[in-house]
Amino acid sequence: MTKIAFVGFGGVGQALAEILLERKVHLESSYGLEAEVVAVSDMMKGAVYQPDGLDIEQLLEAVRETGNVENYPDGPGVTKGLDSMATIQQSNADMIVEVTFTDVETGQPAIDHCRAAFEKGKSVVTTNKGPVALAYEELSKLAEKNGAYWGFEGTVMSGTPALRMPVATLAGNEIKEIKGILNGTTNYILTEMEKGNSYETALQKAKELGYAEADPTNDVEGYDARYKAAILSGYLMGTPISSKDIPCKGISDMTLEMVNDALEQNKKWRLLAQVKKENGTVTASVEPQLLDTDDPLAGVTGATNAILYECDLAGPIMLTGAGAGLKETGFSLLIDLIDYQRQKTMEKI
Ligand SMILES: NC(=O)C1=CN([C@@H]2O[C@H](COP(=O)(O)OP(=O)(O)OC[C@H]3O[C@@H](n4cnc5c(N)ncnc54)[C@H](OP(=O)(O)O)[C@@H]3O)[C@@H](O)[C@H]2O)C=CC1
Ligand SMILES: N[C@@H](CC=O)C(=O)O
Repeated sequence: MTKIAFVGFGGVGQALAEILLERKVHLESSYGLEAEVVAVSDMMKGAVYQPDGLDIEQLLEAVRETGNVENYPDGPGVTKGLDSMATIQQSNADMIVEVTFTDVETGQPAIDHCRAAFEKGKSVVTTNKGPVALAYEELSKLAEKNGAYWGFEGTVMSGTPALRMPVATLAGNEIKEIKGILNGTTNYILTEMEKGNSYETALQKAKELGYAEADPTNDVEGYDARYKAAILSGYLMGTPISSKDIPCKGISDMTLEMVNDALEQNKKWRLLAQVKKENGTVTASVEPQLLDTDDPLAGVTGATNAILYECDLAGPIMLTGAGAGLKETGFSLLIDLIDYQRQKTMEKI
């Protein structure tokens, strides 16, 4: 049995809870993943803990109908109001789902949440980019030392396996360059502008669809893509780069006129992140680039993302799929949970 505590319970957390509810039987019978949600702790939506397991349907009903999980029915063993640290340290959860806001300056409080979990020997799955972009080396060593699992597939390209796919299936190659559209919100805005819609309307729609960060400045100024470039550099290229050292320009000054001028020249603007290895040195950048309309990356539209790995043996390999979205990102946590279960079964953790 895997006892789960959610730290943060916004769109992505609720999406995973719904998947666990809907696929319960399949997850148990096909993957041996018996997941029980024992706790939720969210900044404004309250906290509830029941060591023997919460009823997910009633939990989702409470948060969706009243905005607060503390309206979950009282009963024997039900405790309310524990903060996120108390939930991590004092609950009987052995798996922490860390889905609080990504903070692009400090990575907090998510870094402290991961540290506290690993120090207690508890595992973490997260879609929060802060801990991976800013503290990958420290946290991965701490997790290993304490026999804990750390999954973060959804930090780059949501449920599209941009991290696990190259590690598992491109091993043996040297990856010389990684280039891609790594932010769903900005790609959605650019393609809406290509249809004649305004920047402001498109951004508003991206917020409503759950693509944008809590503070969408992080999307439109390129900071979110910069974090993802830092993750790719540290995790896939083996060279940590501080995200502050990655030159970054976003799309906030993009006008309809610029988008239309590009279309008239058979070109399209795309916000590209690039990580390159040259003579053993890894560099990264994020900026809008003008691409010919027949460039495969120009054909990527909406919140879809794409990533191109330049491999020395296998050649260029491109992966495309959702870069944002609640169900898709909920799925990225599920695949980490399934991986955790597989490793547990093989007694690796
Ligand atoms: N949405 C997407 O498509 C994707 C999101 N991500 C990442 O996944 C994470 C979750 O995203 P999403 O669910 O969309 O974001 P939301 O803004 O919907 O949810 C985040 C939740 O975390 C809560 N929270 C913030 N700080 C704390 C804290 N210190 N303790 C407890 N709870 C806290 C917020 O509380 P409240 O609002 O109640 O104040 C909110 O409910 C983010 O880090 C995001 O960058 C990654 C890939 C794709
Ligand atoms: N806000 C991000 C969500 C996923 O990381 C995006 O738009 O890509």
